[in-house]
Amino acid sequence: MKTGAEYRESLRDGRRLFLNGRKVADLEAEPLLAAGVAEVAAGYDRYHRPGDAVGPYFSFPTTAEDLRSQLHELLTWDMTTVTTAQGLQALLTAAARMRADHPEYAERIEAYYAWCKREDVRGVQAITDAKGHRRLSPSQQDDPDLYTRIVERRPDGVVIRGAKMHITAAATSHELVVMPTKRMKPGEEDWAVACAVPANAPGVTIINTTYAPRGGATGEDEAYWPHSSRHNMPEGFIVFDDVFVPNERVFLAGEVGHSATFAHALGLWERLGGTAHLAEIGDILTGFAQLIAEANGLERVSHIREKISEMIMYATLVRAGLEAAITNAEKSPEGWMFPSELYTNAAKHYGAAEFSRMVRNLHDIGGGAILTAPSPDDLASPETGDYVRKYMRTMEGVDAGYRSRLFHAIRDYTADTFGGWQHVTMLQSGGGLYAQRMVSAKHYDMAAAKRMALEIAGIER
Ligand SMILES: Cc1cc2nc3c(=O)[nH]c(=O)nc-3n(C[C@H](O)[C@H](O)[C@H](O)COP(=O)(O)OP(=O)(O)OC[C@H]3O[C@@H](n4cnc5c(N)ncnc54)[C@H](O)[C@@H]3O)c2cc1C
Repeated sequence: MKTGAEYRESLRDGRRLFLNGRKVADLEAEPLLAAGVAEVAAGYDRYHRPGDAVGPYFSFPTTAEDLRSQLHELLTWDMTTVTTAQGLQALLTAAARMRADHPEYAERIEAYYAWCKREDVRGVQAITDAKGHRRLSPSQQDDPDLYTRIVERRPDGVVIRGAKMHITAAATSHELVVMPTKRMKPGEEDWAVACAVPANAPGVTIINTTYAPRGGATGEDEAYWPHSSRHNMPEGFIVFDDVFVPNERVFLAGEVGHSATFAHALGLWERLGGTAHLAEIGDILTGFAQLIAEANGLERVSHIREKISEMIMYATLVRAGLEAAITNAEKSPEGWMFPSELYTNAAKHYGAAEFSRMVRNLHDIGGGAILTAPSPDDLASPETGDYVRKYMRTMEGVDAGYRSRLFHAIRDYTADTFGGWQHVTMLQSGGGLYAQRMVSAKHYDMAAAKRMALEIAGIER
């Protein structure tokens, strides 16, 4: 296993990174990216054991209890480690589903998985293509590169070209796991490509965006940004400009019948992880709402209690959906435990669709100081500190420091750069609401529902 220091060193591999139009020569020297590297390095140190030990992010659950405890643990991992675990679980799931038709791909995926484990590398799930005109298929686009594709087939591998967008943790990972974003039709063989590419492969460029705040490494007081100054990971816009991929890292190269297998497999694991995060976030939002209501003297007011009880229902139902996904997990022929597709997708959809209403409740309860509470520096200043202390306190036991910190935390978590990122991410990650509705409908027992309705109607058919 790698140590944090070895991980930091491993990123100095000549990868081609950009941020805000500038080339990034050293990730750790870039204030807006350094916190992400530090978080991943701390994760390496946390799990490091000498010898042949393997991190828990490489284990595939074999019982419902395994699945539950892995999800519990996942909430403590940095996003780079989360994408690694989910990406590899998706690859193994795809291997299981392709084995009968394409045993050679299944074997390559398993060998790759073993290599990732041995080398203790981190990897991303690079699935979302540029997509161009949304209603046109890959072969109908005016630029064929709008979906990642094979541009050359060689005896020893393939050459790929295209872009994968919004890829979480690309700059902080070693491996880019490329998968087709959707089902390809006959005639679209070149776009049916799955493979693994090192982040520093010739032809790979990663353009980064980040919600890293102005705090932390850039010098502002972290108390102002209590969550995002320590937890931020860049998103990468990855360009593959004629990148050669050797055969042993090619997992699909033209077999359109299995082009959607990867997206379906990834959707399951990503949405399960997303639901676990939403269950936790639901509790955090509810906790913030109760704390700020108490600090403002409003916790017994009926409309505030109503909003908080709505938040309690939300947090509890998302958690219940997650629990149902685990309890109804099914064993694959390999002995791996797959969560229920129906409950995973329905819970993720409910959590994502109602998320913005829960944030609205919190903002409604908290008031404008969520955005305008004076900074910790204003509180410390001999010129302004007394004013802040006098007017930001509300009652015995609720002083200005405590109340301002609550406001800063709520702003950071829901209303500033990270808050905005989280708002969109909850909707779009794992493929957006529509995708979750489609999968839920596919796995819902409609025949049973119709039978029950006919019975109530007294109709025999
Ligand atoms: C912060 C963040 C992190 C992400 N991380 C990753 C990652 O690590 N890896 C990864 O692969 N992806 C990642 N994504 C991408 C995410 O999966 C996509 O944003 C999502 O699938 C939507 O795709 P899109 O952004 O291209 O939007 P679009 O596809 O343009 O969708 C926008 C809307 O248009 C609708 N729409 C699109 N096409 C059609 C059509 N043909 N017919 C009808 N309606 C249509 C959609 O349903 C949706 O409502 C991330 C996204 C975000 C925001």
